[in-house]
Amino acid sequence: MLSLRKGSGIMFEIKKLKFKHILQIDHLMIDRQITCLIGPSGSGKTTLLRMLNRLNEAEEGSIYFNGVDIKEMHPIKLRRKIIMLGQTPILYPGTIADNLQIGLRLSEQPLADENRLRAYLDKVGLHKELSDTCEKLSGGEKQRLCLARVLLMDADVYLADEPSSALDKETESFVIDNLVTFVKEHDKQLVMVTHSAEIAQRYPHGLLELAQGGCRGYVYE
Ligand SMILES: Nc1ncnc2c1ncn2[C@@H]1O[C@H](COP(=O)(O)OP(=O)(O)OP(=O)(O)O)[C@@H](O)[C@H]1O
Repeated sequence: MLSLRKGSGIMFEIKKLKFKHILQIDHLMIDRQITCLIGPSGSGKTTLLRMLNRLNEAEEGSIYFNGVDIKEMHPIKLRRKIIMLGQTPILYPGTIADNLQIGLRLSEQPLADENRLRAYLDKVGLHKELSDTCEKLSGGEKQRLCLARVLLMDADVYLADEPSSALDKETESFVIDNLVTFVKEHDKQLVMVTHSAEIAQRYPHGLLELAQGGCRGYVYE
């Protein structure tokens, strides 16, 4: 059995999982607070991430979240606990504030006041006015705005698919450090796909590597 041990209590256990020709996992526990999912392009990292909150459904096998089979959980409720931050930033027409609040609005949570919104923009290093429109934001700024939006939503687990792909090295470092600090301070879990060797090296105890053509090999310490 493969295990990524940690200790805050949040845990995925995967048993006999199969998804098309892409993933085959006999038994895997993801129970570190910070897990970096690495591997070559096309090895199934995004697919596995999407399976953890049922954006992709397993053809065979089960994924347990804190002991409960996720198939038994209501998909909407599951996705509020286990939030996906996808590769492509999705923004809505309106201001930065509107785009921050929309996650809370859609998940029927109380809206945040302006101080809280500004604090979350600071966490992702986005120095813009709440009343600014989003149209002129750069790719990296859009990515950080979407990250701030999901952090506001207070999930248990954040599934982040290359959350720093559009950022320069310095901003990447700042954003990932803050993301990890946030996850640790609030006792949450982060499973993050990254192509950055630098980022992955920082979390050697939570390194999960998918091999090309399936999920045969893991490297972790
Ligand atoms: N729903 C699907 N049905 C069939 N094939 C799929 C499906 N989703 C993804 N694939 C294929 O599965 C393979 C793995 O895709 P995936 O996006 O999970 O890889 P990845 O490791 O995240 O890649 P990258 O690092 O390039 O983002 C790819 O060949 C992709 O085309």
